[in-house]
Amino acid sequence: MSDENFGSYQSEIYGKGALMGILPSVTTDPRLLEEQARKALGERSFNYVAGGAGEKATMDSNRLAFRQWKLIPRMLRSMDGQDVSVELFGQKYDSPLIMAPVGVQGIFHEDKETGLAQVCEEVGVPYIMSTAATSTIEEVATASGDGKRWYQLYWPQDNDITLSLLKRAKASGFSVLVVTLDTWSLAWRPADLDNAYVPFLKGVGCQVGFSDPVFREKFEKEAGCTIEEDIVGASRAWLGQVAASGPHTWEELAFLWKHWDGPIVLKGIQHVEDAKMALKYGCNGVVVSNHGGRQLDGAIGSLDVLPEIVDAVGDQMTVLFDSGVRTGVDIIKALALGAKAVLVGRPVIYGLGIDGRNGAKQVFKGLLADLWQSMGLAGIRTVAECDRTVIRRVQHAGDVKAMM
Ligand SMILES: Cc1cc2nc3c(=O)[nH]c(=O)nc-3n(C[C@H](O)[C@H](O)[C@H](O)COP(=O)(O)O)c2cc1C
Ligand SMILES: O=C(O)C(=O)c1ccccc1
Repeated sequence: MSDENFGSYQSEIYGKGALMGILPSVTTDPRLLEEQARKALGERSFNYVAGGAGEKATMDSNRLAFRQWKLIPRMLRSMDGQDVSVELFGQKYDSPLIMAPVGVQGIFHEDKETGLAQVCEEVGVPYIMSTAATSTIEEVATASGDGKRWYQLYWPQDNDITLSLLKRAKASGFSVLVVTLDTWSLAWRPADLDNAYVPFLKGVGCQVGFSDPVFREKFEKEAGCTIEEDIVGASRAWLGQVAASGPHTWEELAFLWKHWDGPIVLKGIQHVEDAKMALKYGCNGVVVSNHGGRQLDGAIGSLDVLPEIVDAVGDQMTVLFDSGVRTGVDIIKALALGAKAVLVGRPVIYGLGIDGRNGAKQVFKGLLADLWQSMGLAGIRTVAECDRTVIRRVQHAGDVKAMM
């Protein structure tokens, strides 16, 4: 049996560097990654991914929330059989790491969604495809091959279109439906506003809609021309469906249940009462998330609400987490506070922007290696052992200064 594990990536880096002079093309330092991406990406696409809502207070709170928790390591424990696999919705996953749904991946690298989905398959991380993708559902499914894939729905206003997306996702092997609730309209995002940067208005990130037979037919009937003849008009029509026309309601979830027979997960939950509502309406899980601080600025740090949500619904539904995860230790902290798995967004996109598929792969392998090594050093052998006994809340004034 091979003794390869996620931690082997560390010796691989040292080996390649020392023996062959080959260094990683993406920094392994989470504090330097954003700066490296800034240099690699164009100004507007960098601002789009790195940016947040308002004065970025919630982005800061997300990081600060992680800093408040400290691990308390245990010694002289055997790490034989160390295992970071998890079970989610009855399926086994190699690790508790999930690729967050990120729109418009084509503005960061030509490898875009299809390349990233392929990388996810290679590293055993489930890929959540965004409705705001620059590739079609079918293209991503082909690229993802045997990889596990979930579909993130920006929920259209028109039920016929919603139904069509659900059918396509199901036919393409997406197993879990992730319904994002916190982005029914785009927040005030100064970094994009100052450049008047919206890729979608020119059709970039509308590929799921433009390739949808039901949306196409409706648009053509209404506009009297094809999508290709009026990209701006079609983009506006698509945005009107998915991101600019008012929130849905709890009662409407019945429509999704009627037409989706797999697990349904609500993304963007921060209030414990909403987590209870998700349970009441039959959802299988929630993603405790504030969209990485890109939506409601001034909203509470996502990790700050995780424990109370886990306490309220954690024994009855799957609680997932995102917003601000940057290191393997962050993953341990979220797991210790009760998340079953975590989603990571920006770091992987920085890797993609810096060196395409190769860059994104390095970020995943780095996060997984850091998780593996850090669990070992903390004396935590499995994800199940990662509970509140390994962690303590300690606030230091200096934590604010030390944030990434
Ligand atoms: C550039 C970008 C685009 C995003 N697009 C989507 C999206 O289409 N759908 C969605 O549910 N979340 C989207 N998100 C939010 C992520 O899924 C996730 O909640 C967030 O990035 C987590 O925070 P992190 O970046 O600190 O890891 C996007 C995030 C970024 C950075
Ligand atoms: O930018 C985002 O955070 C996001 O979720 C989004 C929203 C609409 C279209 C594309 C991405």
